[in-house]
Amino acid sequence: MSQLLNGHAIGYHRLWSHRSYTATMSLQLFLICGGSSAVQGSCFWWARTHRSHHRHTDTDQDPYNAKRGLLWTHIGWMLFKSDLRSGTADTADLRKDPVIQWQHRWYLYLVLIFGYALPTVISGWCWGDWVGGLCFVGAFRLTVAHHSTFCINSIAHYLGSTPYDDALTPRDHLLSAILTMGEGYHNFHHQFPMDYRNAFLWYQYDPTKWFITLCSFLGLAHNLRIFPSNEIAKGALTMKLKELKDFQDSIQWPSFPGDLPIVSWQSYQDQAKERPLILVSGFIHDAASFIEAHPGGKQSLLRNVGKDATSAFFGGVYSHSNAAHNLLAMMRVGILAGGVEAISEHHVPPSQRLYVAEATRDGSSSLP
Ligand code: HEM
Repeated sequence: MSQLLNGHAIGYHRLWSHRSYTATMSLQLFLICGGSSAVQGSCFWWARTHRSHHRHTDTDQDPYNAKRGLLWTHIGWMLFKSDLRSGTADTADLRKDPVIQWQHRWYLYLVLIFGYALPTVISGWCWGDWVGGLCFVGAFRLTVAHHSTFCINSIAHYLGSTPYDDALTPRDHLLSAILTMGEGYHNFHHQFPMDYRNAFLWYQYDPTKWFITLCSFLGLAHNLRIFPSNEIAKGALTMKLKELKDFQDSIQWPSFPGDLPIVSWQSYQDQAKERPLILVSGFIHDAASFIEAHPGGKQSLLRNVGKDATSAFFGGVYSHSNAAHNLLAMMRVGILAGGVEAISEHHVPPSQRLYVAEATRDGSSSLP
């Protein structure tokens, strides 16, 4: 809660670092004073560092490079001396922004006033607890707010899923979102940083987004930017297809037709005397491993050895299931020379009519 009251995520992060909406002067002043009370550096410094983090994520030019470990990203990058320097970031807009420059110039005084003096004075005057104001509303609130912000750099790069892109470390997780007042849908945020939302699905926890939406209703915030939902859907689909492709790659598939030998009718007849070969849809199958297990009986298979069993398999005797068709394709050992008339849907097993293919440079793709 202290994080939201500080207005740090609303102002420092989504307004000034990412320009994801515009705010009236009154809201800007409220947010810059609230942001000062968080004692996390001037907004100019913070936004510059944050832009550098986005531009150089997971590299040594990223001030909180997740590859350097959880402790480093959480707090180490500020505590320990290091020769690392933040990479370049465009700050032209921040240099021209009068509110940002004003806060940067008077930052120390603003910290003392809003970070310590105000909490102490309010508690002292209102209910006589000066020490409680300083310790609890001042120091304790700051500790909580600091660690809440630190969690964005640490656990939001370690915990959770990557629903939009898995090239870098940012991740989405409800726990990170709860700890950071909604900044925990970090995979989404790194993919679509110009979006004023960190979480765009209605059930995802993002109080910062709700606050900005409320300000928009009140006329205090304008031009709320959202990334085109069609493009967000593409990112989500890409990751789902990737997962499906991994699953697809873990499954065994029939031999690629181009890899099968072309067998003459005479050769088929000769070989069928040695082993139980059955012709279905132009493909020659070796049914040896299935003869005993065939639910339709051993004899129905043996009767068709060396023959064309296409019509029997596809309804002449029994209309086999997709599962039977898929299993049959695994038994392919050759293609009959000259072929036979085969209905195209009989040619491709049901399990291969829809599949995930990787586009190659020439735009072609092949069956799994
Ligand atoms: C190698 C080729 C074949 C394979 C892999 C195969 C596979 C199967 C499988 C998995 C079933 C269980 C039901 C289903 O999934 O549809 C089945 C049932 C059956 N098959 Fe085949 N089959 C083959 C060839 C044949 C042939 C050539 C005939 C007929 C001449 C035939 C006749 C039947 C019958 C009648 C049943 C139904 C059994 C029942 O439930 O009463 N099958 N087959």
